[in-house]
Amino acid sequence: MIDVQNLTKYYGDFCAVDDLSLTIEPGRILGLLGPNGAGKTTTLRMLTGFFTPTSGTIRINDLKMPEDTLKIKSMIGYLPESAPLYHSMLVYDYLDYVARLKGMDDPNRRLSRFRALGRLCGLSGIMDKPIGNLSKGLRQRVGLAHAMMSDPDILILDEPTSGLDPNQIAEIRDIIKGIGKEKTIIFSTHILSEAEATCDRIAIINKGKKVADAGTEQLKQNARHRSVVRLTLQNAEITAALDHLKAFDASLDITVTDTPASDGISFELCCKEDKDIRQDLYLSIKKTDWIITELAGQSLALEEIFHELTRESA
Ligand SMILES: Nc1ncnc2c1ncn2[C@@H]1O[C@H](COP(=O)(O)OP(=O)(O)OP(=O)(O)O)[C@@H](O)[C@H]1O
Repeated sequence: MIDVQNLTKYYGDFCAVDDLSLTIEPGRILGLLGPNGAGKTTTLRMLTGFFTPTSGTIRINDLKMPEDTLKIKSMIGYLPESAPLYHSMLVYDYLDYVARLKGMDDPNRRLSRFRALGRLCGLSGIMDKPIGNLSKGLRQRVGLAHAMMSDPDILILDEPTSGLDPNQIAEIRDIIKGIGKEKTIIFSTHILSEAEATCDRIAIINKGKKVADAGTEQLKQNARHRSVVRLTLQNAEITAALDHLKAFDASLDITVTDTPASDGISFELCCKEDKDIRQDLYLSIKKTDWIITELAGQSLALEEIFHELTRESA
């Protein structure tokens, strides 16, 4: 179990990660989802022991940072966003070099590990190719094999599909899912569909703060419950109508949408809670002399929830 509590990181006086808490069950794939600059890389670097947090605790099973940082590092495989690979080396030579650096002195042990990694990361047929001649997707597989060399319990991947084409993304996603059957994986992405397709759980961060954290299915369910109501009024004056709606429910997110003048004024009302406001809204407008020409509910997609939680002003 990975248990992160109140993790905070300042660069000078800029807070990049702000009081972040997360728990990750063994054998799960967690997606750390957020827009550029949200603090994903900083969080992953603290989890891997490369950055020291300004405050907060990181525990893995019964080990704790910073006391057990070396032991924790040995349990983690890390693939940074720009994996440093030696482009002039053959894939086999590179993996051999990495294995020796990790203390795998027995050639038979190395060979059996390369066979296993070849199957796991789809390297068959490229072992004798120079890394520099490989496509970005294949290079990323070599990076994954590097991260998995010592068969770590935990794999941390920073934007593993960044810059890949859709076919390569699907291939890397399948490899990650395969590894995830046995290992705990945390990977960062700024692409919602990526997290949705691969992860058991998604934590969304924005400006260093966690803004959502739930099972992928639960998150989709929550999205369906967050409703938007479309309301069109005739005979109403815009300021009076806005005042009325704010008085009806101050927590509503109200947007005036484009409507042909003859059709009246249209609003999109986003409810922050899981409730259907249409009946109460109808009863409240009934007391006025406005005419309701449209009062329709629609569910938000997960995509819209993500944009709402991570938009500039959030
Ligand atoms: N060494 C540093 N010194 C100062 N500020 C930094 C440093 N590293 C990152 N930052 C800032 O901290 C914030 C979080 O950066 P981080 O790289 O963790 O975000 P991210 O979510 O991984 O973004 P991206 O998807 O663009 O890689 C950003 O505003 C970034 O500019």
